[in-house]
Amino acid sequence: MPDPTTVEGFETAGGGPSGGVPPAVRIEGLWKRFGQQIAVAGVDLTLPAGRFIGLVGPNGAGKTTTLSMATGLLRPDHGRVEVAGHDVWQDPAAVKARIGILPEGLRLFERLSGRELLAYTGRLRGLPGDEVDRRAAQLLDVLDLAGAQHKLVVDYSTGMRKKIGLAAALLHNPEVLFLDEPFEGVDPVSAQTIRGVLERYTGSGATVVFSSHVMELVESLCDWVAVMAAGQIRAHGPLEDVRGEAPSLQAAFLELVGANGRDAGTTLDWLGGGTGGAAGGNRTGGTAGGATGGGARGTAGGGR
Ligand SMILES: Nc1ncnc2c1ncn2[C@@H]1O[C@H](COP(=O)(O)OP(=O)(O)OP(=O)(O)O)[C@@H](O)[C@H]1O
Repeated sequence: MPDPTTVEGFETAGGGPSGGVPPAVRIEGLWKRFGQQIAVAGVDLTLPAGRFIGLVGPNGAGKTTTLSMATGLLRPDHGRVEVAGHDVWQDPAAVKARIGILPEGLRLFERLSGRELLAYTGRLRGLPGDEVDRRAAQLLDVLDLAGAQHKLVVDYSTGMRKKIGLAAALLHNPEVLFLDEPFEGVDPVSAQTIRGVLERYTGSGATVVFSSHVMELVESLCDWVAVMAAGQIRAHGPLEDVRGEAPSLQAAFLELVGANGRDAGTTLDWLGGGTGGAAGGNRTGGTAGGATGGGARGTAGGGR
């Protein structure tokens, strides 16, 4: 098993928590509308440098739109974003040099091998060839892709694509790494590997900003979180502060986003798959076991 702690080259990543360092990201008055849909509705948010930051929110909350605007992939209707002290739209080259991005729906050069993709990315980033080779070899090894380095990217699995995308995003040793759902479609072994690489990276003083729906993951990885719903920030700050008195981040999240759970038990009274549900909901409609959602659940054992 490759050891994530053996990756070299991340020691000098700036943006550590020491005094005088600008925040990793400063977002002011950010708005974005798509037709009638307001995706981001006045976001003000300052993300401290040197932290492992989770951006969480329900589907459609505006996380991807916010991250796209923060990284210069999408122009805001209003507002501004600074990354590591540089304005994303006034000074895009300075920002792009300092960030790495693993976007949602990552598009890669499919007809390159993983190794060629990293070589190409490194040269685009202005790194000398031998340094690109050195870093690429280490990243491929640590991310357990060495055996697939000569395979075309088009033949990579979902998890392998995430990993090669992460390697490409890290190659130039950015100050701030933006990851949109980095663990989606990734098996537990690969997830652990990615996690080790990211922990090593933030341990050097760099910043990770990642979006996820998986609260347990955010709770175990992040020391700082922002909760988004309906295009706005509902809470932000150190993990313990956002969690507050709640037993878990998941519980705090549900309270913050006002998810007073729809009652699937009564609404989906036809759904059951097994004999209890099907007989109750659809076929006889009046048996004792299926007369109500609650009854169906309460008597499922007896019906079988
Ligand atoms: N290109 C687009 N055109 C039209 N509407 C869009 C576009 N991109 C996003 N939206 C809408 O903006 C809102 C926010 O979407 P966004 O993808 O930012 O949310 P999200 O929090 O990332 O959601 P998820 O967790 O489901 O990925 C949604 O209502 C979405 O339908």
